[in-house]
Amino acid sequence: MKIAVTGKGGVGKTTIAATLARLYAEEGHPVLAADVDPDANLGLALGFPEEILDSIVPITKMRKLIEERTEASADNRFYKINPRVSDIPDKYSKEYNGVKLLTLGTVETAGSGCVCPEHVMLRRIINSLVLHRGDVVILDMEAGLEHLGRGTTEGMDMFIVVIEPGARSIQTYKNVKRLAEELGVHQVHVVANKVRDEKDEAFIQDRIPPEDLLGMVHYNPEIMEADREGSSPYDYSAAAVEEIRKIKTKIDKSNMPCMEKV
Ligand SMILES: Nc1ncnc2c1ncn2[C@@H]1O[C@H](COP(=O)(O)OP(=O)(O)OP(=O)(O)O)[C@@H](O)[C@H]1O
Repeated sequence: MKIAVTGKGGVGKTTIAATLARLYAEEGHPVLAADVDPDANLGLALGFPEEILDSIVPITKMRKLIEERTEASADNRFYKINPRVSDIPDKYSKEYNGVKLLTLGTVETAGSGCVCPEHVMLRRIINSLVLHRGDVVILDMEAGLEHLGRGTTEGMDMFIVVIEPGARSIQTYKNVKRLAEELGVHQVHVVANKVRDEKDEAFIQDRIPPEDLLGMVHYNPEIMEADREGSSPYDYSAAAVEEIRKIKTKIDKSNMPCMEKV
C-alpha cells in the first residue's frame, strides 16, 4: 500500500502521516515513512529520539552520494537521469518503533521543469518506493505541483489531502484531485483536520463528496502538546489515535486489492 499525504503547510500532514505509519506498524506491517516536506519533521512526530534525528542528513543534501550516483560534477554538465537508487531506502533509512524513516528533503526550484541532479535522485527514489517495495509506504509531502508531476507519484495507490475547514484548503483539495486524475490516480481522499465544532463539520460535509471524505480529526490540544514536548501524537493522545484509526479502517476498505499486495 502506497499512500501520499499531501496538503498546504501547517494543516497537519505530518501528524496524520506519522500516526498512520505507527498504526500500520502496530499491526505488524513493514512500514517505510518518507519525508519529502521542506520542514522535515516527520521523525519527531513518529517518536524518534533526538540522537537519531540529529544524525539524519536529507538525501537531497548528500552531495557526494548524488555526484557518485548521477556522475554530476562541477566539470561535467551531463549526468545520468536514471541513477541506481534501489539500495537507498534500506541503506539510508533509520528505524524506530517499527517504522523506517527515509528523509528525502526537497529541491528548491524556480519552476516545475527542473531536472537538476538532486531532483533526478528524488524522483527516482520516490518511483522506486512506489514500484518495487512490498512495504506500506507513506509519503509526507507538501501539495506543490512539482511532486505531482509526471514521473514521480503516479504509482501511489492513494492520495490523502489533509485540509482544514476553510476555503483555501478546499481549493487545494480540488487542485490535487484534478492533477492526480490527470496522472491516473483516482483514489484521492480527504481528511479534515482541526475540526472544532458542528459548524466546521457542516462546512466540510457541504463541500467534500461523502465518497472522498475519509474522516475528520477534531482540534485537540493534546496534539499541540505532543508537538511542544517533541513527542509523537501516537504516544500522547488516545483520542486522536482513535480518530485516525477509524480513518485507517476506511483506507483499508477502499483499497482492498492493494492491501492484498502488502
Ligand atoms: N487536530 C489537531 N489539533 C490541534 N493541533 C493540531 C492538530 N493537527 C495538527 N496540529 C498542530 O498543528 C501544527 C502543524 O501540524 P503538522 O506539523 O502535522 O502539519 P504539516 O501540514 O505537516 O505542517 P508543515 O507543512 O509545516 O510540515 C503542529 O503544531 C501540530 O501539533
